[in-house]
Amino acid sequence: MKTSAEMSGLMQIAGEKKGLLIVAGIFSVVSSLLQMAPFVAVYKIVEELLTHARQPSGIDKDLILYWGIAALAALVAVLVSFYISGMCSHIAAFNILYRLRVRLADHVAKVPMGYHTKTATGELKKIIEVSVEKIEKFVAHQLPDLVSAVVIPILLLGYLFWLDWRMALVLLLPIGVSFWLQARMFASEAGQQAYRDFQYAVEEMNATGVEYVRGMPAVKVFGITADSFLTFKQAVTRYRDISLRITHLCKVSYSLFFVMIISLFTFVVPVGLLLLGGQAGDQSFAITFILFLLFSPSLSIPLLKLLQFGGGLREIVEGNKRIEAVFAEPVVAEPAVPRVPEHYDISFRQVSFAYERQDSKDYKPVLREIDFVARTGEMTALVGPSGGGKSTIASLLLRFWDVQQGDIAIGGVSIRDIGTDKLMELISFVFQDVHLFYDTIEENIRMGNAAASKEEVVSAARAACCHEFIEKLEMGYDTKIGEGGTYLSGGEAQRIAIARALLKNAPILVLDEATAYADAENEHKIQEALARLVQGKTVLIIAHRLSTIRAAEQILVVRQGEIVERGTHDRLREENGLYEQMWQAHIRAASWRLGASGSPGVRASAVEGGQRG
Ligand SMILES: Nc1ncnc2c1ncn2[C@@H]1O[C@H](COP(=O)(O)OP(=O)(O)OP(=O)(O)O)[C@@H](O)[C@H]1O
Repeated sequence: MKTSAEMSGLMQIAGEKKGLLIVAGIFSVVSSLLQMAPFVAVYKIVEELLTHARQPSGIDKDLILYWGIAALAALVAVLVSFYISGMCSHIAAFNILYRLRVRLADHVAKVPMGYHTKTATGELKKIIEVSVEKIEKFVAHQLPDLVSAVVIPILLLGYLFWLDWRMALVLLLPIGVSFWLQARMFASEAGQQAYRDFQYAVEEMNATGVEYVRGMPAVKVFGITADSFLTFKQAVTRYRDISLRITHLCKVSYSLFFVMIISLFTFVVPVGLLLLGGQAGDQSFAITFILFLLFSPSLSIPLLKLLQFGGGLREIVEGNKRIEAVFAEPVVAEPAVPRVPEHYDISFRQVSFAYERQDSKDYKPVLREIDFVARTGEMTALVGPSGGGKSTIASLLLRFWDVQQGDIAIGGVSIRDIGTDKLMELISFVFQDVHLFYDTIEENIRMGNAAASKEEVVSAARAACCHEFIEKLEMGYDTKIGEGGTYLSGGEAQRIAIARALLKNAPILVLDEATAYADAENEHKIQEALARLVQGKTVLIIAHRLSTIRAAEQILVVRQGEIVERGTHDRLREENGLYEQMWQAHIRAASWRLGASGSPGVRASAVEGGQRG
């Protein structure tokens, strides 16, 4: 179903450059018209030469010179108009490409996270890169080419009809048959299906290829080869099979098309000879016959281009469908009149949630009637067994997904009524898997606040205990992450993420396993950084290391999508329920791990922690 959102993508953007595209089209037509001039000149010159073949002294040299200069001038004009047309179409194309990519990137950032989990990265990458690139080819090259590929044969045929309609009619026959054969093949159900399959096969191969490369650590560890990575192998095999299917499907019609189009003059010869026989001695017919033999091959080039254009157009139409499908993906609904909360208490009211829609066969609620308030200036910790729903609770606060039942509010204002930009302004998030961009360390930290000065970046880095290791790098803050082998350890990346969050200085802070990668020494540094970060904020922390959240004002124990216990560390221990079991397990694990490592200093602090608890 077409929606206005679908149309708003490509058509709207192309429409914005309509002026340039019209100018490109006009100059392409002018250039095509001018390309006819040499044909006329040749005709006139040949006519003059043949008319005076027996008495060369009677040849009008001025006339020949005139047509020679006219042909040359026309060629110069062809060059100029071709240049103008090409420039306009390229400027329009690259502007369209730029805007389309920016809009696509903006759009995919606004759709719910659910879209990204169900759409493979490779598929989206192909749409943003390849499908959009094809539009450049279409607008910059094929559109002007199309104009000349259509206009030149029409004019040339018109001219030939004017010269001799009988031989021109004979030329039309192979042209008509060859195009009909091609059109029949492309329009057939088998042709259409093969082409659709081809597009999907390319996408699938792209997506699984990206998966294969992204999963390289697992590929290496488990000795997976391109042959044993079944989905990739199947995708490549499918691509091969469908390519062969298309080749088989096209071979007859394409071969006939090609042979007929490049040998047009062979159709003219018998008819020309027949007519010549009936008009013996008619010199002007002989001249026309020669011209037909000369001009017929000139028809082949634009006609072959026209076929190429047909294939290219199909690719663009398919690619465009995919681009429009991305635009059709609904974005997170924004409020008509956004509200701004006056304080930053977070409340979850009877929130139930499933990643799937209720009518889906895979529907499985992961959260049930979650109800709590996280107050400003307090730390609220989410703990519980793996898969219980802790990360889901945190991501719902960011509106990565909208809840199906209940409501989430900040300062009493439902997060649906706070604009997404404002919501993101209010929350700093330190994810479990820190994503650092392929950019300098300074820019990676500055992502927290684009307006921050270098001094502010450095002071955030100091507070997050990462200044020291950054300074040790050869390029310091200008080090590009991922370049020249510069990769950061998990703990270092975590501290960069904390620096980012410090710089953002948002009133709400969500920490997902912030100390997951840290060793004992780093954990201390991270704790120190966090202590600075959390002051006066509403803090929601997901932690597996229970020692890090003992001081939390509120601990919520989440199991199988429900809050099963809540309270402070001491109260929960007294309740002697799941939390106490987890705490005991934590202590045992800490003493076992640290005992094995033989680090007395660390063992002492862990045991001390356990005793104090
Ligand atoms: N994007 C997703 N799509 C579908 N199901 C998901 C998605 N993310 C998580 N789930 C499912 O939701 C449930 C809760 O997952 P969640 O990551 O919130 O748990 P968690 O308590 O944070 O686990 P952990 O401590 O291991 O990180 C799990 O059953 C998980 O499989």
